[in-house]
Amino acid sequence: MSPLKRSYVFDFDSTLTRVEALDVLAEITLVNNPKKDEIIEEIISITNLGIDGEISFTESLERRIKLLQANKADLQTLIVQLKDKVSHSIARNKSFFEDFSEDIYVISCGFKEFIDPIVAQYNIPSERVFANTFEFDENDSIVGFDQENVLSTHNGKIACLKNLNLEGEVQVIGDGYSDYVTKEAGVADKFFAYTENVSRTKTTENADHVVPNMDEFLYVNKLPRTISYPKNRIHILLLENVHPDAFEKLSKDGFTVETVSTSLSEDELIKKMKDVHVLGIRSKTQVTKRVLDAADKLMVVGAFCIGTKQIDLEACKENGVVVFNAPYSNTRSVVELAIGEIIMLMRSVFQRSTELHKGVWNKTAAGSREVRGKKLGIVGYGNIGKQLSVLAEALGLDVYYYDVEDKLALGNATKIEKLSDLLAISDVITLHVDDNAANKNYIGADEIAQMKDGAILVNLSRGFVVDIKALKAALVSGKLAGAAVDVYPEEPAKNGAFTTDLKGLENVILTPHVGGSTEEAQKDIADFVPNKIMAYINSGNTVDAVNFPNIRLPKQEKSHRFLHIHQNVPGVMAKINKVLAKYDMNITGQYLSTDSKVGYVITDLNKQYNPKVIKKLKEIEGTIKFRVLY
Ligand SMILES: NC(=O)C1=CN([C@@H]2O[C@H](COP(=O)(O)OP(=O)(O)OC[C@H]3O[C@@H](n4cnc5c(N)ncnc54)[C@H](O)[C@@H]3O)[C@@H](O)[C@H]2O)C=CC1
Ligand SMILES: O=C(O)CCC(=O)C(=O)O
Repeated sequence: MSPLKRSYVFDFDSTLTRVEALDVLAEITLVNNPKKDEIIEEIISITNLGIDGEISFTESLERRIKLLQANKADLQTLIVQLKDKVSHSIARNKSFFEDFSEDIYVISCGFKEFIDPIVAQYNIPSERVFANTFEFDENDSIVGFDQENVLSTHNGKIACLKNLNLEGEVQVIGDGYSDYVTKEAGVADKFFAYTENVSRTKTTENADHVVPNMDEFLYVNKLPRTISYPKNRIHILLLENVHPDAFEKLSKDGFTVETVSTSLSEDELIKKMKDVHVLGIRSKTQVTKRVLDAADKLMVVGAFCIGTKQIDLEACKENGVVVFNAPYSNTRSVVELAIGEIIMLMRSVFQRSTELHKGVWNKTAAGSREVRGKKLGIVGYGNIGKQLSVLAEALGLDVYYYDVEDKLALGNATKIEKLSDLLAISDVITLHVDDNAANKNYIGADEIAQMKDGAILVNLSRGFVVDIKALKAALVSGKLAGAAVDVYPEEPAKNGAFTTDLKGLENVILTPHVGGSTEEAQKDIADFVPNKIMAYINSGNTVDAVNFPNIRLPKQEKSHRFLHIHQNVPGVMAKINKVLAKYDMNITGQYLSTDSKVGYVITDLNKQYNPKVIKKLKEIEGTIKFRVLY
């Protein structure tokens, strides 16, 4: 059976290019005009009125040309600029325009003078470009256009397509209403609303397909393309008010991104997960086994924070879901808050401030101490603990620390072998242990009893680390002089009502888990985690994954890449290679990384392959996930 003959008819402005050419021309010709902005705004609004069919196209063209005041030389400048403004996914799929050259047409209400040279780079010859032409006066100024050309008239594209009488299925791809009407008039078989650069409701609501880029167009038509699976089909769900930069970055890379400002309950999340490929969370959302089992398509969880205790990492691994976090982005923010709180508590600033707010002047030095020369006991000498150690020392504190692991002392800090010894000597104890479940109630009544009378406790790690009842008792009895608490055993999913047993106690600073909530930290996280997500989705890299064999892959050069995640049981690798050998795959590189549970093998191939190989690879016993990257 011979393949279906098709003709592909592309619009030019805002489809093949990212811009409306006449708007760019206006920028060029009006560069020194004091009324430039006003005129450009007028031109854009006239362009849109024409595109949306609100005024006749001829009128729109006449009015714009008058305002443009352009000449032949300006067109040369325009062409140079337009060459850089080809739509990204069009440029990415240049080979389609080469391979299907015979079947591709451009029908535009723009002008051949600038369209021809741009599309010539994509193998589209002038004779398959249908567009208007300018009229020039003796000084080469543009004074009008060929009024005989059907494309200068209302519904000109319909007339043009009728005249062409193209063979086979006629597909029109464009962003404007004038493109859609070709389908309505029966001269096109299918209309694809192209929204990579602009999305117009009047166009999209009537389209056979809305295609956000050329990848999707080629995918829908099962045509060869540079990206195996269009990124717009990859759905990313970002919860918990993740910084908007993450949305920007991931959307710009072509993914479909949805944001929700709060965390979701397990049941709410389960309902959503069916179509989610990438989930972004912060510390509140619980990614349980139930959630994961309902998430067939899930490939990645991005924790936009340090802690990953809220995620069932083992279940993720068993389901082939790679987890990334941001291990350093908010470290400094936590440290600065800890320092600030230690000073505030030592000076009883919150009591003095509360009194004054109530109208009481209480100028006193009682219970107000400098931090200089005091002993700071850091529990957990990891990223945060260490940085705090350095800054605290600079403030004149004597730093001591205790860690379950052997950690190198920074500066003049002193390592203490036993927690009890650290508790006994410190004026301030600050907790920076990790979110390991074994740390539940790590600091309880016994530990507090070992602390100095009048000492201060700071917890910016995890709520479950401190027994809140024991802490309250110690604060009420005066055993402890103050506390700063940022994290709680139970925290609400969203902003609103909240209470804790510590509410109302004097010299207790309560903050709503904001240790890492600074603009700098959130911005940095919104850069770091999306980069990791994109590196995995786009090329298979798992560097810095917290639950998965880490592998840094070489750049994929003109090859297909098979990514195979499997249970790490004997024989799987051999079976994979047997299948690859059977189908005569020309392997250019193979990379394997394993841990005790999973194996991750990446195979690069340098030629077309028999699609049956994919089915066979997926069928290998022990396969967890498999995907192909072009
Ligand atoms: N309040 C907030 O907004 C934020 C809280 N955090 C929390 O801060 C904590 C520390 O973060 P990082 O320093 O980045 O982690 P890290 O993993 O670099 O350091 C944790 C350190 O604690 C040690 N440790 C674990 N259990 C211990 C124990 N029982 N006794 C003594 N040492 C113990 C570990 O050996 C490690 O050196 C984490 O729980 C994290 O989730 C992190 C960022 C923001
Ligand atoms: O800011 C957040 O969402 C959580 C901060 C935190 O606790 C972490 O990074 O582990």
